[in-house]
Amino acid sequence: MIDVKSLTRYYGKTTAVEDLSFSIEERQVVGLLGHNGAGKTTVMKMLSGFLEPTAGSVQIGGKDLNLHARELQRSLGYLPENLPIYPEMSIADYLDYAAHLKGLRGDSKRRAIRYSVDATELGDRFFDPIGQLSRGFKQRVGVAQAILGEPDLLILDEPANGLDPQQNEHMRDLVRELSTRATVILSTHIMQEVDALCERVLVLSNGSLALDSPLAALRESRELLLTSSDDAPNLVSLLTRLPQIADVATLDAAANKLTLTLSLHESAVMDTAAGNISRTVIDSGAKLYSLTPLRRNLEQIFREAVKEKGVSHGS
Ligand SMILES: Nc1ncnc2c1ncn2[C@@H]1O[C@H](COP(=O)(O)OP(=O)(O)OP(=O)(O)O)[C@@H](O)[C@H]1O
Repeated sequence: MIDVKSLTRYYGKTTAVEDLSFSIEERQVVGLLGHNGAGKTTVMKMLSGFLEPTAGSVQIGGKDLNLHARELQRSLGYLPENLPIYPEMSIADYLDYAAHLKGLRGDSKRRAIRYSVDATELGDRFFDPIGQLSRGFKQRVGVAQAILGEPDLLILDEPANGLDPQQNEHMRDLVRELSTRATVILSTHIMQEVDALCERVLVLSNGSLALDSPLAALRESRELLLTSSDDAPNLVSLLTRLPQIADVATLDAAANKLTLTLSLHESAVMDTAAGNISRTVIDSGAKLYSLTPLRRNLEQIFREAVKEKGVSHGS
């Protein structure tokens, strides 16, 4: 769907994005993460054809964005970081204008506007001037224009910006629904956003790619958390002897309950390890209370990725 090759953008002497390459398949939801100033907005502007790269290329559906900018821009939806919203215009007039720019006319324009307004729950404010709307409602107008005509590529720069928790939940539901038909790239610095929506994350650090991974793979750890009764004094040494176990650490031992963290060898298969661990606990005479894989902390993964790039940030 999208092929980005060696994308680079300078602003004078500032390198905003450098030698960025990645591909995104159809109907993936990809989160673009990074500290303030990492280059997210610059990437999104280039992906949506609103900013020319200094070097490199973007292909969408096999077509070069530079050569087919107008055509491709009509078939994608873009929520910019700062909306060029006209305060005197009503939502109705603004969406009509935005739909016109996308090449929509007549019935298909009316249908597209109705769908966008319903999806973003803007119906009650349809004829209100945009200048009178709250930040969250303005953001919804931005989303409404982005999804006009049901584009198969959505580029959303900080979609949660200015939304209250309820609006945010609604936005997440909407993105999930849209992602059944569209590829979605969204930038954010909110980890819960990534966790709730994205299948894959791209982490930018100082304009270059610090990490590109499926979220599930990032989350997957080689550790299990075991809780059992503490009536088998040799349990830790029995577990340590299992071929899949690299290390056993006692997290807590109180009130007849033992909590252990079990680290697995790189080559160990999680299911086999879990089976062997439960059998060992039961054979030892202890009671097995729970055995769960530990999920890695996304904030920590993000910090590590950025640190590995050798960047230190205060934000
Ligand atoms: N129009 C511009 N002129 C000069 N420098 C710019 C311009 N736009 C962005 N930059 C610089 O390019 C770098 C990347 O900025 P960009 O806005 O893409 O980052 P970002 O990750 O979106 O940040 P934020 O999370 O704060 O929005 C920064 O160093 C920024 O100061």
